[in-house]
Amino acid sequence: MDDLVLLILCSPSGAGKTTLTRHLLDNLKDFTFSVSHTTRRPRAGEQDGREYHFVDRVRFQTLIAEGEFAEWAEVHGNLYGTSVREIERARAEGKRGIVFDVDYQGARQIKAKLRDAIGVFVLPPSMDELRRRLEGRGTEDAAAVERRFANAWHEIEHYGFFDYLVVNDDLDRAKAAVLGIALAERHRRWRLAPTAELLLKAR
Ligand SMILES: Nc1ncnc2c1ncn2[C@@H]1O[C@H](COP(=O)(O)OP(=O)(O)OP(=O)(O)O)[C@@H](O)[C@H]1O
Ligand SMILES: Nc1nc2c(ncn2[C@@H]2O[C@H](COP(=O)(O)O)[C@@H](O)[C@H]2O)c(=O)[nH]1
Repeated sequence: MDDLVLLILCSPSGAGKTTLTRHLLDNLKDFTFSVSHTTRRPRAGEQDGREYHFVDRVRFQTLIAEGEFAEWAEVHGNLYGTSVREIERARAEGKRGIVFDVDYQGARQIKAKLRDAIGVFVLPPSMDELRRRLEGRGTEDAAAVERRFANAWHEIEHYGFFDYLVVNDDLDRAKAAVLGIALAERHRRWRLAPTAELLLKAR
């Protein structure tokens, strides 16, 4: 049993997992974000080491060869990977939870390695709304939006693999749902059993 809550957030691009992750991390200070590596170019406002570790393909391939990744995948034409060091960092910092913002391929690999990981799949309320959000974000050109939108069907096909589904329609409700899931997982009996046992020892 893993003391650390391993929370995977997955969704088609633009459904809102970054927005929901930020809210979760603002509210649960003992959770941390797993900063992935990517070959994607930084968006305006993104900082190396905060949103991602931005690397080129050669460096990424070297990291794969060196066994640095707990999982990695090609998503929308770029490489993305979760470093094992991120999980080690969370443990070393005494965090109680870590959030992985990964695609379904990454989710599958994390679950295969870390059996206690919990998967949350975020659904858009409709495909029209998903397209509006992707276009409205303004971070990708038209071709990249099309590519991400086309991949959305394939992502959604994998919803059955996840433990929880959250429909991100009303943002406040979706935020509360994701926070609620993280809190519930943090309060699993086996995670808090040592506290109960300590109390019993004082009898
Ligand atoms: N419930 C919501 N209602 C309306 N707009 C929303 C809602 N949730 C998120 N958005 C907006 O939709 C856009 C996409 O959200 P976000 O970047 O969080 O998606 P994402 O799933 O992380 O995408 P990607 O996988 O591409 O990183 C953003 O502009 C965000 O502000
Ligand atoms: N398998 C992994 N997927 C990842 C990782 N980090 C992010 N992602 C996923 O990529 C897409 C696109 O992200 P964007 O920031 O370019 O919009 C999205 O589905 C992310 O969840 C990772 O380490 N591994």
